[in-house]
Amino acid sequence: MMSVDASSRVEAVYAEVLRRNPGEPEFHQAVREVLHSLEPVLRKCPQYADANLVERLVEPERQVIFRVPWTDDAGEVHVNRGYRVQFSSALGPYKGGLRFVPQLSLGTVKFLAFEQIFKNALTGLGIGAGKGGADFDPKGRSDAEVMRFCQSFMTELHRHLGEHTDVPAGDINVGAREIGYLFGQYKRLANRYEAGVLTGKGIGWGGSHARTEATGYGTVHFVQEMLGTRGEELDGLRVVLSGSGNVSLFAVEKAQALGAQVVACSDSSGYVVDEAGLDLDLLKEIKLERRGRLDTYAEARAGARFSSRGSVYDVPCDVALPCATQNELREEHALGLVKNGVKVVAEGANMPCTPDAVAVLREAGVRYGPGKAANAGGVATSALEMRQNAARESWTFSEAEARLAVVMRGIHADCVTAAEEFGTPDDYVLGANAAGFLRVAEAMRDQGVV
Ligand SMILES: NC(=O)C1=CN([C@@H]2O[C@H](COP(=O)(O)OP(=O)(O)OC[C@H]3O[C@@H](n4cnc5c(N)ncnc54)[C@H](O)[C@@H]3O)[C@@H](O)[C@H]2O)C=CC1
Ligand SMILES: O=C(O)CCC(=O)C(=O)O
Repeated sequence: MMSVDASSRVEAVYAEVLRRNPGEPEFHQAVREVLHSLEPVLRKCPQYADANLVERLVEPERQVIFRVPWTDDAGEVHVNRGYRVQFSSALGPYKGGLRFVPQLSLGTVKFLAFEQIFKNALTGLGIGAGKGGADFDPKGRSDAEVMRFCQSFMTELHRHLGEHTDVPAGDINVGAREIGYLFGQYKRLANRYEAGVLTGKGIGWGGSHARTEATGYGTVHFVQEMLGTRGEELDGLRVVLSGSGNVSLFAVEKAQALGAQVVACSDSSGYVVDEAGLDLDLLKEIKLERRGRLDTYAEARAGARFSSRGSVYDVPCDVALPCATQNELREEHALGLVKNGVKVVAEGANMPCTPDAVAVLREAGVRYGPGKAANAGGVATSALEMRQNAARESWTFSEAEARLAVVMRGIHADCVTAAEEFGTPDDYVLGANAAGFLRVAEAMRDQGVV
């Protein structure tokens, strides 16, 4: 097999991925991007193609699908489907979040778990890759219903978890409330206080300071590094984000702290523009306390406007941070951003830009930071939470945040170095995929055919 050139090799691997995983377009998309980046890597380092390493890398180690029955407040029984894809344990226990969205499918969970392989490797913190969730919609559900759902979900999932086995965390619609309910049920079933089995816990019972903020803060740290390569900084730049959840809110917070003018954000109902700069206290009150929609922001704030038509990316900006969901920034949005002079696009979400959009941005010379590098601060701080749990320590906020900043600087530097080494300086996609791959591939070679 080694005599085959790198390009034919990755094409053959991709064809087999398509054959084996029909009807999973997001997984195909994520694999295709990585395989494309691996061509120059395998050309220069052919040893990483030995023993069908790449073929093994694109096949999850384990996929668990399970029934989640639960009873609503009116006594009606519902049945949802739960997933956990344990993709790679080459570098440590499976690690990655849980997502509760009604349209969740196995293909979505697989793409997210696959991305997590390279992201987690980039952190350098000894974590493997997984992802999970359920096709459950928590919107409009009472706390008691969400609790019963989480308890039922964990009743099956717990047998697949453990601080040395698989350590979930939050993701879309899974935040502090859900992690609390999931941990409570795990503890009851396992009959032990195994703090390191979940991350994103409450600060008073094993959580890490700065985990809530970490993904958004980390994305902005990454942007600062991207700007810094050309002697620029965030101070005074106009920023637009999508989403108004965990990642977005704390990206707004850090960007504002660094002097940026953050003028727009969105949710699944539309977007809000506030030329005076977003009022973060109001946003947090609406999103974190009231769990409300963004139109109420415009009602409460003079000068702000809400729109349910068009896109947040229609708003002119220097920096765009897609922080909502996959494939939300499409070609037409990228064309609009370029027309309005965007300099940097960095992904707070996982794979929010479609391949067409990425092509438009790169063609126009826009600096583009892929999620597996730009949003790695969340999972990195989760790994730091696991360290604190193992040592029975609790660091201060400033210590945890300082470590996050170091990790993000390191990821940026590793991406730049790998991109230069494999021939395309400034290509953060190549840099992130190559640097992440090399760490995983080295471990896989050392560990034999498993
Ligand atoms: N929470 C974390 O630590 C990490 C999250 N991510 C990724 O970041 C993204 C957001 O996750 P979270 O902020 O945790 O979730 P969240 O549930 O806290 O917030 C998601 C936000 O996106 C909005 N949204 C969903 N679909 C949308 C659409 N089509 N258009 C506009 N807005 C939309 C929702 O209204 C909500 O405001 C996801 O891609 C997730 O996988 C990545 C790394 C870590
Ligand atoms: O902190 C974690 O383990 C989850 C983070 C995550 O799901 C992600 O990086 O997309």
